Amino acid sequence: MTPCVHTLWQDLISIRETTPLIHNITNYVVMNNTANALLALGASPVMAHALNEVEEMVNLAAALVINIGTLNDDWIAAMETAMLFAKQQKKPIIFDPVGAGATNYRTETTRKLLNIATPTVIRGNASEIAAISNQNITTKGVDSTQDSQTVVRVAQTLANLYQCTIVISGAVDFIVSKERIFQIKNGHPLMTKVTGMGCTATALTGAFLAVNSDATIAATHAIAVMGIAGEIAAEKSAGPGTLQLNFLDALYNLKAEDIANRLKLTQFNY
Ligand SMILES: Nc1ncnc2c1ncn2[C@@H]1O[C@H](COP(=O)(O)OP(=O)(O)OP(=O)(O)O)[C@@H](O)[C@H]1O
Ligand SMILES: Cc1ncsc1CCO
Ligand SMILES: [Mg+2]
Repeated sequence: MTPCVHTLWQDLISIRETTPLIHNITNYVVMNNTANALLALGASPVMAHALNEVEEMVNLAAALVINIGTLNDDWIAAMETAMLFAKQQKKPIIFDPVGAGATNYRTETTRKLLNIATPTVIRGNASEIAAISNQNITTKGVDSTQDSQTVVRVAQTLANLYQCTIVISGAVDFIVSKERIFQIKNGHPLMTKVTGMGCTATALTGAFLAVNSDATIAATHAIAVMGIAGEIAAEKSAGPGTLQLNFLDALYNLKAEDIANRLKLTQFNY
């Protein structure tokens, strides 16, 4: 399959028609934003991080979103259990290594979780993706210090190592598998002034993974929708406050012609 306006639209219709349950173990900062974004897209979010309930919730869900943004040891145990159970149940997992590279705790936790149960897709900014692969790069808190293009080769190595799809977000987004690279040039710089837009890209990827078993295509569709809704919203916004609200409205009202008119997608072959 090749991602295009048609395949993206089909997936979006599937999400809106089937409202897949997306189980999120995510951070305190973005829980509300990502739950609302999943609802606006057409999916059904649930945030559940207690060790005592994660297996039952994974069982109900169509995809699992793991985000280490505000981690602690209890949450790591719940993430580990949820990820292992999702693997066993053959449910897709999307992993967001928030702040990997900023502290050893985040970098080591990321590596540990990836080795215990490799996700279907990993999405991070360029610094986070570089940090996973032991590049000598530090992350400034949760924001990237790197350009996404410079990390594409690193992502290729990771995609091969973990047999998964890697998404590097930034001014230009790259979706990297061991066979293919897709580049998306949608989005708007104002998106960096709202917290958790990356976490939202991760959550939306969960919804696309729920309806499309080709993980690289599903991730490409999700990142395109994120960028297109972001730019539609930014054009109507005076600043980050209104962008946050307009983004939800743009997702909810997204039409096939918006995708056809705006999609800036390029495929590269190795
Ligand atoms: N300069 C930019 N121009 C256009 N779009 C951008 C730009 N920077 C980021 N984006 C878009 O914003 C979204 C979030 O990407 P970003 O790389 O900022 O994530 P992040 O650093 O993980 O964010 P967070 O940690 O706050 O969740 C993506 O959809 C990306 O395409
Ligand atoms: C700001 C922040 N700090 C930890 S998680 C998070 C949300 C954006 O990644
Ligand atoms: Mg992030």
